[in-house]
Amino acid sequence: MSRPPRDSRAAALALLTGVLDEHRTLDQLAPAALASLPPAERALAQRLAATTLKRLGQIDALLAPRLPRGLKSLPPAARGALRLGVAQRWFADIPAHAAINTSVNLLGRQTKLKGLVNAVLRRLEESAEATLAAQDAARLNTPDWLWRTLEARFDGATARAIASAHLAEPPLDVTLKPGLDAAEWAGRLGATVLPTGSLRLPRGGDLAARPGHGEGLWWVQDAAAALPARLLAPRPGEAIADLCAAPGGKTLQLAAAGARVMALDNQEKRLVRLHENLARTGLEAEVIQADAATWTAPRPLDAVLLDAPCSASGTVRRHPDLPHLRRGGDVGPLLDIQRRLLANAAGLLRPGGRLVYAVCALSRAEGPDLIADLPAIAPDLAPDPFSPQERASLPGLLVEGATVTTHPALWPELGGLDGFFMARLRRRG
Ligand SMILES: C[S@@+](CC[C@H](N)C(=O)[O-])C[C@H]1O[C@@H](n2cnc3c(N)ncnc32)[C@H](O)[C@@H]1O
Repeated sequence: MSRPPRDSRAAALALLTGVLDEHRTLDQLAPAALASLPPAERALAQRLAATTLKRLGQIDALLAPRLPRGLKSLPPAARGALRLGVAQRWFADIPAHAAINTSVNLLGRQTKLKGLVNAVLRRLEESAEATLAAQDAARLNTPDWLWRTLEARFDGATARAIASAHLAEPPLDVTLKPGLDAAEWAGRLGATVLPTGSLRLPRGGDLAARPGHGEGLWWVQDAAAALPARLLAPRPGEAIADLCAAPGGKTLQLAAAGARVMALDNQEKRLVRLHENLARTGLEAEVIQADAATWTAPRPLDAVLLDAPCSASGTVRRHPDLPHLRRGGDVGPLLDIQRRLLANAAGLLRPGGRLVYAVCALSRAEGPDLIADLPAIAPDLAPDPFSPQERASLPGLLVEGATVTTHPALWPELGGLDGFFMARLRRRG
């Protein structure tokens, strides 16, 4: 990017073309695209880019009949301006004149392209509403690889419900430090207490200005992401390794329960965030930069949390760039590291020690299939099924034996939760 974007629409265009034409992630693009904007413009740019990416299938289907030579024949900026125009007008509640003018203006002095974008967006005024009403939004907005991933794992209705849930804004959940009264804090934060104890906050505003943030009494963590550490049931004084720890949401839970935590990650930059999170919450863990697939513990451990690197297909609501970047959904290389991490983790445990394997992924391969292959990966580990009381503490979630699955279409009346697969295992002995 040559010059920093001057306003929200230019920044949204930079984000969009960065993802779709340069195959970079929103996280990689955001610093350069957004740094020069005031907070409100920044938030609008992010909302417009996210909305366009979430609705890309519908938007392109709407535009296609208006472009005889196809969207691909246009330069990236014109393609992006058209997509942003439709997103603003039809999916972001921006009035027609503002949506069209701001999109046309993105093309600067390119008079011909401006004319084209203007004409296409104006002509859509006649037909878009009826066309959109007849579209299959869930299917159109889900790239084939993701649709196939969902259909391979869930029944057709559930796969479709998950694809629909991806279109909504993700909720904002926090985990409270143990010992705090959830109902009282829900009141102070204007939040709802979720069935598994996380609090769901209203979005918007400055998170750091909310009560309790400065004192480190809670941290942002999706309700599903809070479950793996809970399922491990950490006890005070236990020696526990959090093997893929950064930025540290689960480390904080384990440390807050009083465990002696070794928090490992192989990425130095991500460990900086982990240190910051520990400092803000006043919690302690031994932070170690290491490859968890080969690391050896100083002594046998009581428990291990393995929140393995994964395809992150359970977090599409939060990462609308992901479906457009992960072409083909090839999880092969991830399976290799997941298997190696699990095998090494098994060897760190004392006999009888516990392990929770977790991925924020919805593919069969990274979840149930991997655990079905446990005898080949880690013969010393066995599934540790949940008791009836534990099952009762996970209402509305998919609990089967020693595994729990969550996805964005569960708890529909509350707004869903991220997609996770978790398995609780125990070392024989
Ligand atoms: C899903 S994220 C972890 C999120 C974290 N547990 C939390 O709750 O905040 C996976 C992490 O695994 C780390 N990672 C990937 N391969 C690793 C390896 N071989 N050894 C250690 N950490 C690894 C990544 O750097 C990344 O931070």
